[in-house]
Amino acid sequence: MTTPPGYPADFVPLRTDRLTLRPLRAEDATALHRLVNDWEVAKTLARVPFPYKRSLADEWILSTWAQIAAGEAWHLAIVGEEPGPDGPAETLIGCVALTLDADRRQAELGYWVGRRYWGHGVATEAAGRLCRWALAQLEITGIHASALRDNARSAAVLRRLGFRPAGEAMQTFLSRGAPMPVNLFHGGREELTGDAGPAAGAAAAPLAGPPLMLVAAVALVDADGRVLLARRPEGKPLAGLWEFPGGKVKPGETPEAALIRELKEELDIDVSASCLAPFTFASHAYEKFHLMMPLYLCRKWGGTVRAVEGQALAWVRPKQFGGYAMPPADRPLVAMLQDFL
Ligand SMILES: Nc1nc2c([nH]c(=O)n2[C@@H]2O[C@H](COP(=O)(O)OP(=O)(O)OP(=O)(O)O)[C@@H](O)[C@H]2O)c(=O)[nH]1
Repeated sequence: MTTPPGYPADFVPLRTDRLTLRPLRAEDATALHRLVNDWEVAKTLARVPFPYKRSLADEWILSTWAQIAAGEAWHLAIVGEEPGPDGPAETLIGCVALTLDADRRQAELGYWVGRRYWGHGVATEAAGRLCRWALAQLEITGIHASALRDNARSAAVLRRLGFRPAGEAMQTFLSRGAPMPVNLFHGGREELTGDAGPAAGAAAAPLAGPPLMLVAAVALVDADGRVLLARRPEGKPLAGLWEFPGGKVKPGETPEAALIRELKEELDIDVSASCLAPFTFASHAYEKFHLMMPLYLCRKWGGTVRAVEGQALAWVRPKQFGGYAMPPADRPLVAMLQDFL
């Protein structure tokens, strides 16, 4: 396929066991029109008129490219494979979308699935994948969604993903030509990614409490007094949060040796133990483990910092830590660094 001008070719498709989520292509318009121009689908969608004209599909696909390029909204095709005469062929199944709110701290989730693909968990699989991607890649703290009051199937999808009810509202539905009652839903990072937050009532936990995890971390400080933060990549617990470089101390390792190893593996820099100055530590009850994390300060290293694992990195002035969402264990450390540096 030659890439037409404007197509967001640099968006790396998201994959699940059965599905691929990728920007829509001009040639998806015919299938898209067929699937959406179906009253059973259109009647659940607020922004789709019915009947749905074929030319609208072409125009809409082009508009989704501009939105991806602007970093405002990601309307993605849900595609799967079906057996065809010449072997498995790519098939459009539906669409899933995430649109940033004006303040860019929250986003709205939307999805639809062609009627013949209902009942196979497609919406849950696709929307869950897009939510996890968004929480790891965008600076958002939560996602909201709505479902028509009588659309129990969509409400069940949202509940399965971890969304919680957040009230009711009236919303205009182009397909119905009228405002309709909808149930609102909201999910924060913990609910949607299944990450354990701080354990409520950890102090009262029985003696055989969660295991202790020893993690060594470092504040690398550059000549301008900026500190390096690394973003936890998708797929890891607490994905999307910014943290101090480091990692788990392996059995038989000292915290210093663990840091020297992690800094080489993650950032390709050489640090000697004598340049790691103990600074403070975090002791934090997560639900599944208790984190004990010594934090070192380091101002001298060999080589140039680079993101070996493709993780996002940021050199941040201590005053600006507030703009970076960090794991709950790090909050006291941030305050101490701000005082010290
Ligand atoms: N490196 C690091 N880990 C932190 C910080 N704050 C914090 O709560 N943690 C937690 O400490 C644990 C570190 O585990 P990790 O997954 O980074 O360790 P690792 O690099 O050895 O990972 P791996 O097990 O995937 O190889 C995670 O649960 C992480 O959420 C921080 O500032 N830096």
